[in-house]
Amino acid sequence: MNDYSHLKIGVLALQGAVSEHLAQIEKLGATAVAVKKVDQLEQLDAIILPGGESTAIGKLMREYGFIKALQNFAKNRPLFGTCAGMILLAKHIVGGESSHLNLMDITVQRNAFGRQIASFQTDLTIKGLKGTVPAVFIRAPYIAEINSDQVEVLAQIDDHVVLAKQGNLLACSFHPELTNDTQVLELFLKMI
Ligand SMILES: NC(=O)CC[C@H](N)C(=O)O
Repeated sequence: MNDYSHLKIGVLALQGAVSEHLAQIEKLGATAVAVKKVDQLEQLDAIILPGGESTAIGKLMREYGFIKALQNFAKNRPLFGTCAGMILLAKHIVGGESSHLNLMDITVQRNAFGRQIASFQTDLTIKGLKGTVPAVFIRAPYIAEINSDQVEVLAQIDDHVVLAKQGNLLACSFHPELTNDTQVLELFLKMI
């Protein structure tokens, strides 16, 4: 197993699925930090933007000064947006809703899998990983459009992109923190 004990990973803790991410980070031996204030960013090697409700998280991010602070963070450290976090990273949201961090050259569709199958689990094939990885989708978005050749597609369901990377940005539609499989988190830690 890789040694991640020197790494300090933040999880933006304004709203959403925070504790499961913290637990998975600790499980890999890294230090996990629940980030509630911008001055905590300084000490981090990387940060995860969790799932939850992107509108609520975005509103709190604006209130607490996280928009500018995370845009600066992205200049030299990795960010991983999971589910709502993916929406927060995107430059465009289908339907014309305003973007939040405006960092990643993707257009996301919120609640993209429809009412009938709003939540489901599936086994995903991910570029660079062996076998499949279990992935939990909860009222998940997907990447409807990729707007730069810098964006690398790492996983798809049918024609829909559900995991992608652009430089030091990683975004996924699902909740990697809700399964025991740590491969997606490790994919992120290797970007540091
Ligand atoms: N599990 C999630 O993070 C759901 C995302 C939520 N549907 C949104 O649009 O913000």
